[in-house]
Amino acid sequence: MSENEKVKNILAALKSYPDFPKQGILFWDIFSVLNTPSAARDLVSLLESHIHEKCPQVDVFVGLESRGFLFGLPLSTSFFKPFIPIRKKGKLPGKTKEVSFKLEYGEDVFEIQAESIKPGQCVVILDDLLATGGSLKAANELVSSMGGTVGLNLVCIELKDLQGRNNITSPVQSVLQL
Ligand SMILES: O=P(O)(O)OC[C@H]1O[C@H](OP(=O)(O)OP(=O)(O)O)[C@H](O)[C@@H]1O
Ligand SMILES: Nc1ncnc2[nH]cnc12
Repeated sequence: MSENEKVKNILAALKSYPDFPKQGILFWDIFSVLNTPSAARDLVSLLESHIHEKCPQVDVFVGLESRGFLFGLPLSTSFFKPFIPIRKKGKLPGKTKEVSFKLEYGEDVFEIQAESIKPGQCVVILDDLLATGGSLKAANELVSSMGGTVGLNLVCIELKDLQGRNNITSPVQSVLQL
């Protein structure tokens, strides 16, 4: 199956909801893809191809809570590399580093466990969706503060009009551009 056919299959499964979670937001529901097995399979397969092409030297996968976890784990097992979570404040035990950020419909604080990334490691950050880029920018700050290098920010969906990739200095790749 070609990349184009896989993208079409994913798009056919993807649903959006107007005015969720706030008035004026069009919400793209990644779970509508995950509950369609062929679309979920094609999505993970395209994510894998992008990593092989753009960041084959990956040492560590970082997933952003919560929807980024859905993709971080299968990819880390497929590449046989560690999976490290970035979570919302107050969820991770032990010593952590934190950063505040704004996203399309709110604001929050991310944390990562201290020393979970070693200086010099090449990191792929996974998330379901890039909107304003606030979440990915904050994740990049955490990884950089630990001496890691973000080799790739990889998302399933990029909302092009919001130009979130302009807020991120490391490479960005998306499967679907909407
Ligand atoms: O580019 P941005 O404007 O930062 O928006 C994108 C972020 O917003 C959503 O996360 P949310 O905080 O809603 O968390 P969830 O995955 O737990 O639902 C989404 O999963 C991304 O992480
Ligand atoms: N429009 C949107 N749909 C789904 N998740 C999002 N996260 C930020 N903006 C979003």
